[in-house]
Amino acid sequence: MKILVINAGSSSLKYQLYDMSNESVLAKGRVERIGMDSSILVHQPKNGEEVSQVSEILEHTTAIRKVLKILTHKEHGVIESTQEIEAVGHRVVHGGESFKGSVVVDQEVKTKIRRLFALAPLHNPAAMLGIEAAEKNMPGVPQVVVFDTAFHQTMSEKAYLYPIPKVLYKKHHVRRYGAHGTSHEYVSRIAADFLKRPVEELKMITCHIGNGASLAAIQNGISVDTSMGLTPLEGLMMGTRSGDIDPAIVPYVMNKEELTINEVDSMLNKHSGLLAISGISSDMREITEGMIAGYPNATLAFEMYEYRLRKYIGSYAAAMNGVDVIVFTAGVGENSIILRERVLTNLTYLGVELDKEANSVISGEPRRISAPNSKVEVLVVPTNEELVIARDTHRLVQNLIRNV
Ligand SMILES: Nc1ncnc2c1ncn2[C@@H]1O[C@H](COP(=O)(O)OP(=O)(O)O)[C@@H](O)[C@H]1O
Ligand SMILES: CC(=O)OP(=O)(O)O
Ligand SMILES: [Mg+2]
Repeated sequence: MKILVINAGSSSLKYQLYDMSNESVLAKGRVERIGMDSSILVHQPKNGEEVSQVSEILEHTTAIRKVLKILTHKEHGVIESTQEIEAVGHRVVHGGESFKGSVVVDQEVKTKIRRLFALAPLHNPAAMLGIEAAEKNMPGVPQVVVFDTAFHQTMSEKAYLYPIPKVLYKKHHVRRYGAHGTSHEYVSRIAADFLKRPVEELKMITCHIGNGASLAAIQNGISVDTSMGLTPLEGLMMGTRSGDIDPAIVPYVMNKEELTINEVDSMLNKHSGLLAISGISSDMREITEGMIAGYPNATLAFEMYEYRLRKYIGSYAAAMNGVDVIVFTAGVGENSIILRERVLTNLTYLGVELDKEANSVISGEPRRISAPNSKVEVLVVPTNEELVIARDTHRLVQNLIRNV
């Protein structure tokens, strides 16, 4: 079965086409700058050259149409016809309490996802655009949604409730949901396999540090706590998101600067984090270059980012009364040697001993970066949210076919 996996962002859309007979990726790519001038589609076929096309792509329906066109292109394509695509799997960040696992899309599922727009304003509306665009371009093809929040539905009340009037939970479902669950679950399983230990016996802290960033405390194989909250704004300092701040800052700043709710929301989600402190970029590569070049605001941004991450690791070690394994994953976690080094050389009190040489290796494979005498195993595990989405889609669509 061939499955198209879509991870739609507000102005981007990443895709991978899987052949599930051997879980191979036939092609992958991304469309960037949707709705802006000169959108770009970058397409990488399995055995071919990367191609990029610049054109006007005003919305997601056109983006998907272009993706399907290039997937079936005579020269760059990997399939004869779009009819070979038997199912589409989508990443949806927020599933609220409605979804504890992946589901096949129907009207009710779409209504529920729409109700959750306000809880993941950067992500859920984009995912819905992706779903609708796929429906338009591939009518009748089953679609599956895989939620970032699902893995964290195992948290206990003491971890997911906020100490605010309980009526807000009852009436408006205000609680911690977390995100990146697909990634936290996947890397925790790969890490346990790598260590040849049952995941149920390990206390793990998984650090998904990408553009969005979150930590999970995983005990007995289930998520017991995670740093993102009601929305993906809480927790770590991120590219453009503030992460934790004193909540009183919100009314204070709204009053002083005469900001509206939307303006303050945009300030915290889009104009904060690394971008705000460095004044240069939300991209960790540029921050690191700025720091090395001696630019003080880049250094400060890096130090705040590292410090906040390290404090969270400490708090999750406290939450579980110990930690056996720390895992780094996602864009920054997998690639930033310097960030991992700074974090880990300051966790010696936990018994962490870094192997600097192993930490400097650049690789796409799971690997150990702690020294043999380290009390805590520290691993880098490349995440693969798309593979998990493809597997869930495959399983659910096969069930669907069986039950027809
Ligand atoms: N070599 C690198 N060093 C430091 N950061 C990197 C490196 N490569 C990628 N990144 C960072 O990874 C982040 C993107 O991570 P990713 O997991 O792809 O995010 P998302 O899925 O949220 O778009 C960017 O901030 C980028 O700077
Ligand atoms: C939930 C979230 O922050 O996702 P991303 O890292 O893809 O922005
Ligand atoms: Mg991501």
